[in-house]
Amino acid sequence: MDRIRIRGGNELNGTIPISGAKNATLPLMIAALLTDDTLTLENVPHLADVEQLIRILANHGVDYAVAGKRLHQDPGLGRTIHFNARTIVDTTAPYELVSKMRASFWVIGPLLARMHRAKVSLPGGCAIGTRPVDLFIDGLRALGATIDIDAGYAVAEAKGGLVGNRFVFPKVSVGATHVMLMAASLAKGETVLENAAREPEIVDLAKCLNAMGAKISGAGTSTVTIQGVEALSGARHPVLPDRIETGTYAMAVAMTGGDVTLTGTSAALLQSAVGTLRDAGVTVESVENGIRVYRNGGGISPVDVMTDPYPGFPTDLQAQFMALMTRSSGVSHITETIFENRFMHVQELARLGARISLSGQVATVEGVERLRGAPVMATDLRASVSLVIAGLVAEGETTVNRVYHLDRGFERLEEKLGNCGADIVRISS
Ligand SMILES: CC(=O)N[C@H]1[C@@H](OP(=O)(O)OP(=O)(O)OC[C@H]2O[C@@H](n3ccc(=O)[nH]c3=O)[C@H](O)[C@@H]2O)O[C@H](CO)[C@@H](O)[C@@H]1O
Ligand SMILES: C=C(OP(=O)(O)O)C(=O)O
Repeated sequence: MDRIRIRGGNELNGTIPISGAKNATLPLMIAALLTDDTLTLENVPHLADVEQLIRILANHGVDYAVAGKRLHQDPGLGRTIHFNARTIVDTTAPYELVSKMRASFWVIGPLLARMHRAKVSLPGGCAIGTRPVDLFIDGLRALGATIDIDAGYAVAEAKGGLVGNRFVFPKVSVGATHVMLMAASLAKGETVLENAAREPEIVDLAKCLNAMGAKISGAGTSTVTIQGVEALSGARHPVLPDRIETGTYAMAVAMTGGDVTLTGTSAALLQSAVGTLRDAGVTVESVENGIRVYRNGGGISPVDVMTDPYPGFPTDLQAQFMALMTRSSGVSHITETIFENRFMHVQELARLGARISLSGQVATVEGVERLRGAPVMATDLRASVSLVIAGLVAEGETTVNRVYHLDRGFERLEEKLGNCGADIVRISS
């Protein structure tokens, strides 16, 4: 199992290219199931989650080609991948595959819409909390599907096809909004989604579906209207930049000090997180084709944050921000409202000398003068990168174990940080 070793103490200076967003790429790849034509995605990040979803989609009959090359021969940033689901060979997503990747449950939407049936294993929970799918099921039922839960599977059918309807999400759900956009695109008539998620990744999926011939308006607002069409065609679509990767490197610079330009991204994608970073004492400026982040001198100020659906502070940046707050000049409170168990990094940050106490949804972080390197263990994707951020300023050596979590969502992390002056290496074993 690979590990990452960091010797803390170096400022970050230079340029970091931002990759395509994992959380946009996954639903976009799943959208390939909606058409018998080729969907070409550009700026696809090279991530373990993408490779895993390729295997899952292959089980349904989706072919892929990486700009003419075999996948493992093309380690570059921003790959172009062609996906083709000419023939759906299987409408079942088995437990063995869905349990490896929660987002693969989302195939239920396109399979129902195109094939009028799907049998998809329930995803189950993960280290950060329970991952229920009741909203997906209620939404698809509103479009006329019958869905039974049988032996751990959602068994869904829509004889004669899905039919448009009005559906009000009782709670904002990014995944369920993705699925309803895909399903309603091939339903008969109009669907109106109320209290829809407004994340940029929703807008990106809607853009791609519209390029495929869908008729979606209002994506990015709480009310989305979809006029169903008979069939969708192929399209070519560039994946939007990863706002979580952007925010993560911005927090790394805030932590170490220095001056870094993040290219191929924009401050607008970060919304409230930009204000939070500025409050913490870092300067964030929009520049041509990116963002410049710098902290030259001056300390890190304590800031309270609460995670919220977009445009609020993202749950996917909570762990990284907590790492930053461990070195602030005071006490900060971090409230997690999306996942009930997304504090697994607290114990590991404590191993580096952080002072954090937990009470329900709230972590109270008392900034300390110094962190000290130690072996730590990654428990999930964003928790692992929070340990890297802490390791960048910890005295001595920090070894982050279980790096496979990190590889789900960060492309060439050690190279990107190493190019800016960090002393960081991957130790393969
Ligand atoms: C709103 C939000 O911040 N969503 C985050 C969530 O998206 P993801 O799509 O994984 O999760 P959802 O947005 O669906 O979940 C939001 C909330 O709704 C609940 N829920 C969801 C579906 C359902 O059927 N029933 C139900 O109760 C979840 O338990 C959670 O408390 O995790 C991703 C990975 O960390 C993040 O990128 C997303 O930003
Ligand atoms: C937890 C994440 O992903 P997933 O929802 O796929 O587990 C994430 O992107 O931070």
